[in-house]
Amino acid sequence: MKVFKKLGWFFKRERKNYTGGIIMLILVALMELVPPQVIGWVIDGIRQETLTAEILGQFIILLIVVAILTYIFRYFWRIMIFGASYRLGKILRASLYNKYSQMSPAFYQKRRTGDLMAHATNDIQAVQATAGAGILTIADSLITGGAVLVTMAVTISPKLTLMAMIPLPFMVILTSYYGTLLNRGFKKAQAAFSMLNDKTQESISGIKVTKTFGYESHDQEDFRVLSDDVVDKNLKVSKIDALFDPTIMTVIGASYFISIFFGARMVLDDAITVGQLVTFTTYLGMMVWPLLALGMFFNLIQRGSASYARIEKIMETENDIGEEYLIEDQPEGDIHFDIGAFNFPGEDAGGVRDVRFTIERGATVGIVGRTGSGKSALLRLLLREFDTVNPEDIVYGSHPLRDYNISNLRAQFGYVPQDHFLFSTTIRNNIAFSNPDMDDALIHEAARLSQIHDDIEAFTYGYETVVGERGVSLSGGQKQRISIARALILDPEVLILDDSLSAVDAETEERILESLQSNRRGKTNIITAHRMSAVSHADLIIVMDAGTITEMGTHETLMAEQGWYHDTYNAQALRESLKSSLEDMAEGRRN
Ligand SMILES: Nc1ncnc2c1ncn2[C@@H]1O[C@H](COP(=O)(O)OP(=O)(O)OP(=O)(O)O)[C@@H](O)[C@H]1O
Repeated sequence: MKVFKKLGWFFKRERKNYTGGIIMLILVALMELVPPQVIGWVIDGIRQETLTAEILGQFIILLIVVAILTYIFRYFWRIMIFGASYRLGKILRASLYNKYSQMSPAFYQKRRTGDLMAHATNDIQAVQATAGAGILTIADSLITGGAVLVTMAVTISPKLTLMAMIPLPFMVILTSYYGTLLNRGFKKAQAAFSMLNDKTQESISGIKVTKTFGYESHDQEDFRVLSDDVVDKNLKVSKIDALFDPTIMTVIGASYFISIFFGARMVLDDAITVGQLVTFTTYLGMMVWPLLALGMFFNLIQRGSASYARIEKIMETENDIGEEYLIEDQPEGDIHFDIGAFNFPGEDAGGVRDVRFTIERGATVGIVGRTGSGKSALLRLLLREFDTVNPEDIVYGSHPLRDYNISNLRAQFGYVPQDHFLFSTTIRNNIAFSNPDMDDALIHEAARLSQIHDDIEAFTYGYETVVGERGVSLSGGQKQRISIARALILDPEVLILDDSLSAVDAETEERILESLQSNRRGKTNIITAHRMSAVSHADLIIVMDAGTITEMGTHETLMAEQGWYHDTYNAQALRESLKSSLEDMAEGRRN
């Protein structure tokens, strides 16, 4: 029942529809009371020889009118009550989706995609059913059941009605016990479904890896185990579910037995007529649905409340990144890092230590270092994917990052993440992601700057080529350059390339860097890389190791220091020159 209280806001909002729907249900219940009465009157009419053709004709017309009215009222309650419940589904889906899109990466790190998808599908469906079929079943069981009971008591015999109802309390006790079991079982079944959902999503995304490693049979086995678990848990739910109907039917059977046993004696004692006993038992037959509906109602609200609790848990999760801000201004100026220590949420070690440097406005800053040294961590802190403990740790212009409206802050950045992602749409739409109405000339210009224009033109459908899961497969370097074009088109105040040149050859890298230099004058660029050549022209180079800065300076000063940068730069330059000599030799041999 708690779930109804929690959905109070929605019932209030849809007051008119629910009131209208319930009035329609009351009218249907009243209409349904007429036929048994007519049957009783006809039987008594025959027995007392008072039934004429004219009276019978009137009864038939009455039954036809009742049937037509019932049809109309049924049609309207469905539209009103089920229509409202679909709107609840829509509202819940929208707020859940909004919540998902507001949450920080830390939220997604802790949760499985399949689980989040299950909330948006199965759980919402279960809550929607509570507001639709749940309301119908409780209203119907109370209205029809109540109306039938009152009619039985008033028009036939209160004593017989009371006796017929003796078995009812057993049913109430048993069904509420089943309800508790059902809630527990349903929660487990939903959790198992989430796991299966997650497995399916991951297997499909990782199908290439699975096939390359010949892991299909293991994968199928993993899937089978999870699928069996879902079946198992749902079977348990069904077993509890299956107890409702027999219990109700047993109770109804007992009521029938009592009614016929005592009713027949009352007929013999002339307390009621045979027609009245037939009407009474027909009414009793009409109690089957309200009682079944009561059972279904318990079932539905248990499912609904289990699902609502799962949705609520997500909705109540606080975003790690605070949304409050102090100033509405666009951030601009130098960016100062003064981080004493930062750990990723839930981690005691790793993260970043003693990172202090300034990125001057308009400068190009390169961040290099071994893999896992904390390069991306710095960028993610700058983008406020995570927050440092101390707000003053990163200051943009004259205010800490956290003082700015997060949308204003992020609007300053053009970010090309390490794990570039293309949407399942055309190349054009991928590049013009920030503004789909963007002029084609601008899109082509951004593609030229990121050295991908010629590749795109070579495709049969050019910029209209569909990429992503449903489209053509692009090379890693092509995807990277499309991602760069997507960021460049914004002409951002700060361009962030997180290892975004790793999949292009040295020559293409050189051309991209040159076009950045000439086209982004006065704008800031932050480039993380494994190839020193990608940062050697930078105004400031930061070398990271184990989460801290080990070297800092320009190419010249770092070369003079003869540290990690110097060694890596020389080793890479040697490798590169050897590679081009070998290529030249191979070319010479071919000619
Ligand atoms: N969300 C996270 N939660 C916990 N630890 C993390 C998280 N992200 C990164 N780390 C850890 O922080 C450290 C630095 O990671 P980071 O991604 O910044 O390295 P990187 O220098 O960019 O590496 P690469 O060159 O391989 O991209 C690593 O040890 C990594 O495992």
